[in-house]
Formats: sequence, C-alpha cells, structure tokens
Amino acid sequence: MSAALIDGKAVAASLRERIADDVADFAASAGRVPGLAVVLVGDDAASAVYVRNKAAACAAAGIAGHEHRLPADTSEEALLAVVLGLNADPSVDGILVQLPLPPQIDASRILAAISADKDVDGFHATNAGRLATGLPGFVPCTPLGCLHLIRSVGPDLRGAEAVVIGRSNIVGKPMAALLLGADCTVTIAHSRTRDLPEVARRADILVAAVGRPEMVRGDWVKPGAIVIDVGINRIASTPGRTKLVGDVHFAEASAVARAITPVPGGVGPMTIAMLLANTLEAARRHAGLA
Ligand SMILES: Nc1nc(=O)c2c([nH]1)NC[C@@H]1CN(c3ccc(C(=O)N[C@@H](CCC(=O)O)C(=O)O)cc3)C=[N+]21
Repeated sequence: MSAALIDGKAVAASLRERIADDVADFAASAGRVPGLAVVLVGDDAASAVYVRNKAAACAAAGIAGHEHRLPADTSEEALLAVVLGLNADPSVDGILVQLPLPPQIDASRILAAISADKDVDGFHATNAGRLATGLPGFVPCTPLGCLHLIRSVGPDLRGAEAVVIGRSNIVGKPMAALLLGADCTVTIAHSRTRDLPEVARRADILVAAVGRPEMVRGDWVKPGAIVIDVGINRIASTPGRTKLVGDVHFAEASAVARAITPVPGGVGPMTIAMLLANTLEAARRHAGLA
C-alpha cells in the first residue's frame, strides 16, 4: 500500500472534543444544553446500532439526546404527529428521523414536515435548496464529513477534477454541491454512466457512494488521487462470519491512490461528528447566538 490512510475515526474524535468545548460555552451563555431528538421506527438491527452510537456521541458532547422508538407498524399520521410535537418542543434543537422508514410511511412527507431549522440531517428540500444556491442552511452530515476529510489531505481544491459516483439526495447530490462550492470541476456518475471506470479515472478526488461492495477497482483510480469511500456493506467473509467493506476495493485502490479512507473508521465516524456540529449550530441559531 502506498496511499496515506485518512483516519476518519481520529479526525472525528478531535472534532468531537472541540464540539464538546463549544457545547459547554453554549450552555454557559444560553442557560441550557442543545437537544437532539432521534426517531427510530421499527427494529432494524443496523439502524438500532446507529441510533445507539448517536446517543452515546450526544452524551459525550454534552448534548441532550431524546430517543423516540416507535413500533414497525406505526402509521404515517402517528409519525407525523411525533414530528410536529418535536417541532414545537423548545428543548429540541435538532430532529433526525432514522431512514429507511417502513413501507407504509412516505419518507418524503415526513422529511417535509420536519422544521427546516431543526433539520440537522439537511434532508429537507429547503436545506437542499439552500445548499444548491449557496445560502446558509444545514448540510447533510455524510458529505459534510467527506469534505472535512478531503480538506485534511488536500486543502486547495480549486480546479481539481472531482468525480462522485452515486446520485442520492443524502450523499451524491449534496457532495457534488459542496465540491462545486469548493471550486472543483464536478462530475456526478451513476449506474447508467457510460464507461464508468474511465470517468472515475479522471478524478483527482473520487467519492464512491453507490452501495455496491468493492465496485471501484484499482484501475478506476488515477495515480495520486484522493479516494473517499462512503459505502458500508456487510458481506460474508469466512464461513459463518461477516465483515464490513466499502464501495472501493481497498487493497487495489490503496496501491494507486495518494490518500484513501478505510471502512470502517473512515467516513462513518465523521457522519456522527457532523451531526453533533449541526445540532450545536441549530441550538445557537435558536438561541440567537449564531
Ligand atoms: N436520518 C438519517 N440520518 C443518517 O445520518 C443516517 C440514517 N438516517 N440512516 C442510516 C445511515 C447510516 N449512518 C451511519 C452513521 C455512522 C456510521 C458509523 O459510524 N460507522 C462506523 C462503524 C460501522 C459499524 O461497525 O457498523 C464506521 O464506519 O467506522 C455508519 C453509518 C447514518 N445514517
């Protein structure tokens, strides 16, 4: 391996320390702590793990975590009522409704109901529009974390070729908007892109967010590129065991790249750190301290 490892866990840990200090300052000025409500519908095992991690991260940062667990058969109207209650609760600065939601619930209707000023996930159309037009708002946590990691190894992004593989509303599109805002030349590639390996090879900054285990091979990577792997895929390893892999074939890509994120320990921990940062920012705005 020749690439430098981008240690997301370490970057996230130092950010979280700084956030904890800033939370303490906020509490001293505002006379209250920031609050984050996390709503989990159903009992998906992976979602339960993420929600637990978020709760622990909140506690460590001095943010009050309000956890709402609802049964898998919760109706859209009932979830909507929970969201409206959280919108009206002054102790709640940020609201996160864990995705995916069960099939009887229209996720877009729920996301639209979250107050844009409490939307610390940055999924509300108002915040997507603010990001697209360069206005201040909430930026989705995963792409925001990716941008931090990219800047930690390549601070000057002006004029760089960036290729984002994946066009989701929660990662690919906001990632592209952030890179464009940093003056990169941005290509969004996806499953229908012709000659995807060739397009990927143009990238000085390659972000993989497709959800296909180890799809990006070594010969898709330009020598010297920065590679950010957003994928978290659980696959079978030795009989009876599983392991986590990204969307990038790590061994191959790290022989070619200048710097690369691992999975786990790369983008995932940054997502949670950014959620804390967005929650603190929401609290400052609500308290008139932004
Ligand atoms: N409304 C909403 N907002 C989200 O931000 C959201 C969501 N729904 N649904 C699920 C995804 C997934 N997600 C992760 C966060 C942290 C890690 C993370 O910290 N991963 C560690 C450990 C992974 C493990 O061991 O399972 C790592 O990559 O090193 C992973 C995944 C947030 N999500």
